Parts: sequence; C-alpha cells; structure tokens
Amino acid sequence: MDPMSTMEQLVAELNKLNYHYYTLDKPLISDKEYDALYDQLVALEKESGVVLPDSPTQRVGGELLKGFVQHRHLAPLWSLDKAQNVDQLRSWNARVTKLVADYNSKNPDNPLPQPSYAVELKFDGLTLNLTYTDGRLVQAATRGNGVVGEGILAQVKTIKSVPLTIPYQDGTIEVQGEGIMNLSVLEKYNQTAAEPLKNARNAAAGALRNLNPKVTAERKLSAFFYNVGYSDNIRFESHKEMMDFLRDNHFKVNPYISYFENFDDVTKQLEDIQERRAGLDYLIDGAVVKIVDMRTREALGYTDKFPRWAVAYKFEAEETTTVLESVSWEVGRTGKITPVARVEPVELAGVTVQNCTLNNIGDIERKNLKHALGTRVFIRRSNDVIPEILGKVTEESDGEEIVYPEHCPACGFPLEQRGAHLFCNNRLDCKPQIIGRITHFASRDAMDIETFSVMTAEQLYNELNVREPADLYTLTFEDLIKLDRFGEKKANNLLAALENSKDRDLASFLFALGIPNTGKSTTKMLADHYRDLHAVMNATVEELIALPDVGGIVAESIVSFFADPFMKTGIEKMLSLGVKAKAPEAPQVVSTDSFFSGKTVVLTGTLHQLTRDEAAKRLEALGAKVTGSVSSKTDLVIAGEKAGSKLTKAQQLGIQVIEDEDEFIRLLNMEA
Ligand SMILES: NC(=O)c1ccc[n+]([C@@H]2O[C@H](COP(=O)([O-])OP(=O)(O)OC[C@H]3O[C@@H](n4cnc5c(N)ncnc54)[C@H](O)[C@@H]3O)[C@@H](O)[C@H]2O)c1
Ligand SMILES: [Zn+2]
Repeated sequence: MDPMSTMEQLVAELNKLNYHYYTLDKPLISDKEYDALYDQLVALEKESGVVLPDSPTQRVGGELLKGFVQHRHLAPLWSLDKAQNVDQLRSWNARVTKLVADYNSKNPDNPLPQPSYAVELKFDGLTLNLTYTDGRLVQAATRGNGVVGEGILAQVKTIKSVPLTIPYQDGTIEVQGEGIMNLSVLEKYNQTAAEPLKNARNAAAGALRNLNPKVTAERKLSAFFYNVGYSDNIRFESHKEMMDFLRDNHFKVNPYISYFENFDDVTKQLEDIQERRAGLDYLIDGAVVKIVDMRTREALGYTDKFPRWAVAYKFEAEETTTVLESVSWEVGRTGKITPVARVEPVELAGVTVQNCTLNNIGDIERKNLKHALGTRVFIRRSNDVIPEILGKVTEESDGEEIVYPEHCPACGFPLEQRGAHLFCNNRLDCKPQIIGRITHFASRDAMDIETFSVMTAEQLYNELNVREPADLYTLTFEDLIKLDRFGEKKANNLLAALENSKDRDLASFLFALGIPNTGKSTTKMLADHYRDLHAVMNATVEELIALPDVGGIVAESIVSFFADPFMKTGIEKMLSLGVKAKAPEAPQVVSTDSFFSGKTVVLTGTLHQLTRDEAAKRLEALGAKVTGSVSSKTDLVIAGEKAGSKLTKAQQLGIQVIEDEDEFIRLLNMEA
C-alpha cells in the first residue's frame, strides 16, 4: 500500500478509536496498541511531510457529548508530548536547553535561568478544569477538544475533596487536575456491582461524563490538582509557588512532587516512581517532567498540541488486549478448581503472556465471559502477579461458550459448587490435591523442609507411594537412594531436613496442615492461645468464634478439619514419629500473686539489662498487661533511660513510676 493510503487509513482508524475512548469512555483497544498506531502515523507524516486535515496528531482530545453545556476554557488545555524511553527524554531536554540558550543569546540583559525540573506522577483518569470566581466554584469541565469542554459541575461536586469555596477571592481562576477512581474503591465497587468495571480510568471518565450525578456519586471519585491554567490577577514565578498556592487553597495535591537541578537526577527519580507504581492506590501511566521556572515556560511556549516545557515519560503499559483461546481447570490443594485461561501470546510489561487467571466460575459470570471463547479481551498485569482477564473488549460480541466441568479433571470425581467455586471432594485420592498438600506442608512458612519442591512431592507420590504429610516421616535412606536424581548426599539432606522439621513450633505445624480459610496469622493466634495441639483439635465453634479475628467460616473450617478421622489419624501418626508441634516459648503458668499481677504496665525509655521485649514477656508471665500508651487505666510505668513524653504524662496523671532499673529487676526476680 502506498504511504498516502496507509495514512488515510490510520487517520480514519485513530479517529474512530478516539471517539470510543474520549467520547464514549469505552476504548476498543488498549493504550499500548493505540500508541503504536499513533506513532506509526506520526512517523509517516514526518517522512512524507504531509499531514491530513483531520489527523489526530493535530488536535487535542475528542468530540463533545450532547446533553452537557459547553464550557469555553479561559486558557486552552493541552495534551502532553511523550517520551517512551530515556533517550527520547534526553532529546526533549536537549531541545529545551537549546531553546533556552537561543533565547539567552538574544536577551543577554535578562537571561533565563538554567533549566531545572519538577517531576510529578502522571495520573490516568479524566482531565478536570475547575473555574472559581471570587472564591466560589462556578464551573467544572472536561478537557473536550482543548478549547471547549463539557460542563460537569454537578458531577464534579460529588468529589468530596474538591473545594466548593477557596480562600483566594481575587477574580477568576481555572485550576486543572485529574479525576480518578482509587483502585481500592474500584475493587470494592466491583465486589457488589452487577456489571463490574474493567478499568479505573474509564470508570472515572464514564462516571464524570454521566448525565446523572447520582451515578457519579456512587463511584466515590477522587482528584489530584496540578496546575493553575488561568488567572485574572495572580502570576507565579515557579512551579513550587503554584503548588503552594493550590495547597493553600485546599486543593488535593499529590505528595510525590520532586525538584531537580540536574537532569540525571530526573532519570533516577523516574526509576523510583516506577518501583512505587505497583504500591499506589491509583493508576498512573507515567511521570510528567516540567520546567520549574515560569518565565522559561512562557519563552518556550506551545505547539498546536502540547507545551514545549513539559513531557510525559510513559511507563511500560500494564494493559493490552488479546484473544481468549481456551480455558483449562486446575485442582488446588483444598480441592478448589481454578479456571486458567490460555490466550493468544502477547507482549505485556516485558514478558510474553500466555496464561491468565479467571479466579472462579462466579468471576466468569460477573465479567460476562461465559460466551467469550475466541473473542478479544482486555488483560492486565501489574508487577509480578499473574495477568488477569478484565472483560470482553466489545460486550456485544459473543464467542463460544466456556463449558464448566462436571467432573474433576484430575480424578473424575463429581464436582460440587460452593458459592462461586467448584470443588473436588475426593481429598484422599485426587493426585493434585495430595501433591499440593504435601508441598504446602513442606514450604518455608510451614515445616520449612529445605530443598523440598513440587517435583519432590511428585516423585515421592509416584515412586514411593507418599500420600499424606505423615508418610514423609517414614521415609528411609534405602527408599530414597533408589530414586532417580537422588544421590547419597541428596537423600541424607532430605532426611536431615525432615528430622529438623520435627522441632517446628505449633503455629508452623498448624499452618502446615493447610486448614481451609486459615492463614499464618490465625494459626499463630491459635498456637498462642491454646499452647497445645490437642487443645486446638478439641476446640469448639463457640470457643473459636470468641477469639480475635475468627469469624464463623474460619471457626467452622477449623472444627470440621479436625473432626475428619483421616486428618486426626495423620496427625497422631506424625506425633508418634517424633513431630513435636512445640508450644510457643514463654512460661505457661501465669503467676497471680506477684507485685505485677493484674497491673496494666507501660514500658518506656531504654533498659540496659534486658530489652523492652524481654521485659514485656517477663511482665506478662507475672500476670501484668503490657500496653503501649499511658492513660488513666495505666497502673505502673517503667521508665528507662531517656524516657520522654510517656513519663511526663504518667507524672501528670499521678501514676506510679519505677525509674530505677535495678529496682525493676529486683521486683521481677523477687517473684520468680
Ligand atoms: N485506547 C484507546 O483507544 C485510546 C484512544 C485515544 C487515546 N488513548 C490514550 O490517551 C493518550 C493520549 O492522551 P491525551 O492527550 O488524552 O493525554 P496525554 O497522555 O497526552 O496527557 C495529557 C493529560 O495528562 C493528564 N495528566 C495527568 N497527570 C498530569 C500531571 N501531573 N501534569 C499534567 N498533566 C497530567 C492531564 O489530564 C492531561 O490532559 C494516548 O497516549 C493513549 O494512551 C487511548
Ligand atoms: Zn479430583
């Protein structure tokens, strides 16, 4: 195809994509894919020197929706030039530096300062432009086509952090920011929504451009503000001054803004932001680098589309689209069946993605994926987690049905549906469940059997008939040495690791058993509370529910786990083979007649003869309750060296204080 026709096609395609993205808030492809097409058009325009009249490279944003009043921005709203990598960022900086040098050679009397830089996060949401007149919010608008936007005042007013009035009352200003939906809010919303939202950006944009402000309010949006685009009366000298103004006027400004004199430090900061990205509660698609000095900004000016004094550094995309090819079903150690999607291989965030999670059948239904085989879907991968399918690209398009299995794919046992999940109840005879249980038992947080892996579990299952964790403790050197890939050393290592594991504490042992719905913190709490394996095994639901953080489901899971004769026999077998399931350290008998018993004690300052932790343990053993802060309920404060505010407070409240460490030790020992 000749370049001209390619360009025409690209322009038509991109304009269609823009319409779906900007006007309908329902993108047809991912940003990553869009950017690739866009870059292709830019390259062709550069090569040919021709720019078609309706090329998207010449305009900002998209068409306005009908139904909203139009708002003409007092100053235009821009798009941002972008850099995909550090080289492109350096080219931007080279252009800036050159323009500044040119300016200075023409204006030697009043030169611009050396460029210095502000680095901000680039929020992925919807641009907001708020108009305040004499301190009152009078209009809020979308960016629209950059010159005219849609008035969405009622919608923006539902954002609780947007100030309706501000202290600054000197005429009219326009303030720009980004309306966003926090990821935690999106997750919560999706838990109960009839139609889950696929993406926080479109969720925010769709909510703000909904004619019904009640819908906007339900989405609980937030916003960050980063620019004063227009003002009747106020001029800023620097970016910093502008940010201070925004903060002083109660706008929510993101805390991650940093300033640099040196361009190399800017690139370091970008790496830092990239590392933080996964921990943020909102989407960012990059960082924005801006020139700090306002006079320099004016001198650099604007192209048709963006300011020359700022650039967006784009991060690797976390979202793309691909075709859902098939679904297979995996059996976990609790018998839970998890659907795993196979997709057409696609590059995403530096790796080739082929498998995605679908969580459970409830998830398939909620995401409207039941008839999605062979259709295009959005997938998302953040950090190292397994990519997730978000939903169909076009809700209307139907593909083949995902057929749910009726029998366990591993053992053929009929499956049972509980809530959103399918389960294979054939616990004693379903290979992946057994392998999963044994592998979990051996894992680091459980029995910590070194060098043990899934492969070991499979080999022991296949060749030595190991069917449950207890069988591990019957293995002999003669058994192991027969196995493939097992030399003398490896066999001895495994036996030694097994021997060591017998000394693991009760909490780890309980965790190793893999009680459904019961994680590490719960097993630790159980061990601390009961201090004895048989006491945990005999606990009743009523008893368990009374414990901290144990709900009905967890209590039921624990009781029915230990009611299972198979589990009981396995545990007794392990005990007889030398597993100790040792109670946590700290004395069992709590003294009731000591100086400290029944007293609420606060430890503060530095002790020299023992650590604060040790002191707390000793006190608890003597029947004291050790707490962190001094209040009227405190009976006694032990003040070590450099004790500060807690000591002062104790003195104010007239609480008994022991400041002499020797005296404290004497009292502790007296009771021992
Ligand atoms: N998937 C699709 O079909 C599709 C279609 C069109 C556009 N897009 C995406 O949109 C991008 C085009 O973007 P655009 O012109 O709307 O926006 P842009 O990427 O050029 O960025 C400009 C916008 O960034 C926002 N921003 C966030 N944080 C900021 C900060 N700290 N300082 C200044 N601005 C900040 C502002 O709202 C501003 O309007 C494309 O790169 C593409 O990824 C996708
Ligand atoms: Zn099975």
